[in-house]
Amino acid sequence: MNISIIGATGYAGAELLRLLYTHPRANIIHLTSESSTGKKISAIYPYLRERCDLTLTSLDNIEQIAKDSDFIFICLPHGHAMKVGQLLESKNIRIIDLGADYRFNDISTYEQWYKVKHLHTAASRVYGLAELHREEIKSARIIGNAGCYTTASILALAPLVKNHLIDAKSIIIDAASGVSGAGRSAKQANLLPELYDSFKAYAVANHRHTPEIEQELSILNGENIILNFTPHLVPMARGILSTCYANISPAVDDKTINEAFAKMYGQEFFIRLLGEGGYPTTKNVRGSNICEIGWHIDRRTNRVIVISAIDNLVKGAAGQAVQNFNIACGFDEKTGLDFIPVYP
Ligand SMILES: NC(=O)C1=CN([C@@H]2O[C@H](COP(=O)(O)OP(=O)(O)OC[C@H]3O[C@@H](n4cnc5c(N)ncnc54)[C@H](OP(=O)(O)O)[C@@H]3O)[C@@H](O)[C@H]2O)C=CC1
Ligand SMILES: CC(=O)N[C@@H](CCC(=O)OP(=O)(O)O)C(=O)O
Repeated sequence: MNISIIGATGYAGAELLRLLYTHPRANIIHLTSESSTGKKISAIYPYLRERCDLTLTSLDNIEQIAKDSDFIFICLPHGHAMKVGQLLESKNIRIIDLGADYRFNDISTYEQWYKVKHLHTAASRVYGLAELHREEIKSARIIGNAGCYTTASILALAPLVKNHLIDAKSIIIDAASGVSGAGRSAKQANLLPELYDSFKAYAVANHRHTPEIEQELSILNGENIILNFTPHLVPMARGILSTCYANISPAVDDKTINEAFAKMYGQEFFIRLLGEGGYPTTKNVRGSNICEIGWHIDRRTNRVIVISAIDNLVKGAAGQAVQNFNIACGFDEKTGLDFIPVYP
């Protein structure tokens, strides 16, 4: 497959390049950047020297990019991917957008939370979370790759919500992310002296991942779910840990909860179940496409607490995109992704 990456100079685009470089079925053709057009990608990221020295091109060359590519991965800030999607509307090209523009079934929800007008409303799209939408991904033309916090949180809660084992109105999610989740552009709040030795919550009660989590859990549950989601920033480069709380439904026993996780994820290669009492850590999934899940049943409060860990740049972005690409192309889902986490 000839592939191009739009927005290759960002963290998500560069991680995608790292994964696709060794993918046996991907041939990287074009990489784009608007701020570094004409430079080599290895000049932006020296770790790529003598491996990938492709010259960055501009989105102005989208006609040529489209002509040369079978698959286009878009790694732009939200609001920009839909413009590229529009330009590619009449072309026979499949798209995976790593941002949020194609994640929502209800455009008005997107517009309300992202505060931008959607410009490509007619496009049919599929939510790119393989463990939930594998069949639809196979034939989708546009895949809206699931978000990072959302992947960790949805995967943690899906078995409980799907099987009605919890009170869907009682869900609370506390999640913490490494700073690469905020992208590569300079921000004062993300300077080392501001971040180091500190841990903070942000976007309380209004983070844009809230409606995305609600969308997918509502589909699974069959009822409209609203929940509390609180993101936190941790002074580390990669990783997300999501801790999810919910009240256990009446008459649901521990065995039923344990079986729900085993039934839904027992055969999932990228989900590592640590079982009841398990403690996922970001360190154990770093650099890999694995989502670790462990859960705890607290009969004192009658709540279940599910913890999940992912690498935000891999299962939360580029790895998920490659997993979706593999499914969409009919390749083995593990192709180019079967590697062990980087430790320590
Ligand atoms: N970082 C993460 O953990 C995750 C990110 N994502 C999503 O992936 C997408 C990219 O994120 P990330 O890589 O972190 O962001 P970065 O800020 O690191 O990179 C953004 C990329 O977009 C390009 N870009 C920025 N503004 C424009 C513009 N106006 N027009 C065209 N190109 C532009 C930049 O290119 P240049 O400046 O060189 O022109 C760069 O390649 C976002 O939608 C994000 O939500 C999804 C999951 C996780
Ligand atoms: C730490 C940090 O700032 N994280 C980002 C989310 C990461 C991201 O890129 O969002 P998507 O997964 O939707 O693409 C944030 O809170 O906005």
